[in-house]
Amino acid sequence: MTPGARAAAAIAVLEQVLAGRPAEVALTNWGRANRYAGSGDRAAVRDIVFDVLRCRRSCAALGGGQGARALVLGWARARGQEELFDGQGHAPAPPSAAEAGRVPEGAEAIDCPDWLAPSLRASLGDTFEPVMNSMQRRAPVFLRVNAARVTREAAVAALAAEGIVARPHPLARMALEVVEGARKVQSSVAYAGGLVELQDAASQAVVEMLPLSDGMAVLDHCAGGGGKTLAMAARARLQLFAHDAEVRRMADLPARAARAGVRVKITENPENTAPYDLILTDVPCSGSGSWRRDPEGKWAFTAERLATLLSIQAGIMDRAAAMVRAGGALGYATCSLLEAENAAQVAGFLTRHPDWRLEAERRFTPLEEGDGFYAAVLRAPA
Ligand SMILES: C[S@@+](CC[C@H](N)C(=O)[O-])C[C@H]1O[C@@H](n2cnc3c(N)ncnc32)[C@H](O)[C@@H]1O
Repeated sequence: MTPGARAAAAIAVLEQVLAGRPAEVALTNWGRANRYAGSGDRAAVRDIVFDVLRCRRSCAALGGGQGARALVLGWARARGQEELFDGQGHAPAPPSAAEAGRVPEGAEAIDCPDWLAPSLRASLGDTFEPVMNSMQRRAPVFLRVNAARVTREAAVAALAAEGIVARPHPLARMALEVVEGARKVQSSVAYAGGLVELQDAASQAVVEMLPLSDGMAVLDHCAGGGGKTLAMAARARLQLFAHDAEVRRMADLPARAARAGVRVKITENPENTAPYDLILTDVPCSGSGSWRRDPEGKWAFTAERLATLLSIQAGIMDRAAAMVRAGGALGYATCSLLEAENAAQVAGFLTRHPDWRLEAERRFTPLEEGDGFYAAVLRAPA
């Protein structure tokens, strides 16, 4: 496919997205209906679609409309590639006078939803605009080297032998950033053999903050796919339990644990095996720290959803606190940049549980290259 034909394909996919289909579904549908497209074409179309979704407001301004064609036109203009719209072959038709577009302004220029701009600005202070700018770009691909299996240097060498170039990243001790060959990772022998896991570097750094040591009974209370469960397992020999309100989210965890060479017990009733020395609550949140990876979430998020999440988060912390042994620890984490979900949520917990104390807290933003995260470690009274 020519670059212009790929732009036209991205328009077709975005039409489905604007009609309400998740981007992943729309891309899969397009791939099935266009079998002639090779893996390079599919990857290129996917990149355009996600670039546009990350920068939807600014693309709309530049492209002069809200439709799929205007969005891709805006995307092309932002890159100085308006010539992709030349009408040759399968390329989109040249822009008309009505599609002149304009320079985006204010929150539009940094692709921030208007209603969230004041609270993000209050949360991020001087870094508000740089952080929002950084979220207009793709996230790097990070790996976590499985310390239970291999050293970071040996993992770099094993990946290099398969044409994947990765280098240590300073955010976390076992983090690698993939600088070449990212698309080969999931089919590599190093990945299949459990030497590395795909995991954001800040997500790894959150787990590094937890006071883990051999022999501890630990519960991952919101385990999801188990990214942090496995990272905890790699840090110490733990009696490790995983729980999630949606059990199906943990479906792949047993296979992932086996690949990593660690043991995790899945529990639907974590109270039955309480108390724990440490519980991690990686709570459901706005996801505002990972909008680079999930740009649809940025535009779909609402004030009503935020209010619901704040109440769920507080409820999860209170439930987990009751399962921590005397003197044990509660880890609280979000991939949110919003103060209300982060330090304010911890402050609320300490008001409800005045005998607990805050032992550590840290905020990560995409300016450090990983996703935006917040993590706190709370200590129970002895
Ligand atoms: C941020 S995700 C967890 C990501 C996971 N820890 C990881 O590192 O891959 C939050 C998870 O919390 C789960 N969840 C939502 N409400 C919950 C609740 N009340 N109790 C336990 N888990 C809940 C969701 O199903 C979701 O899988």
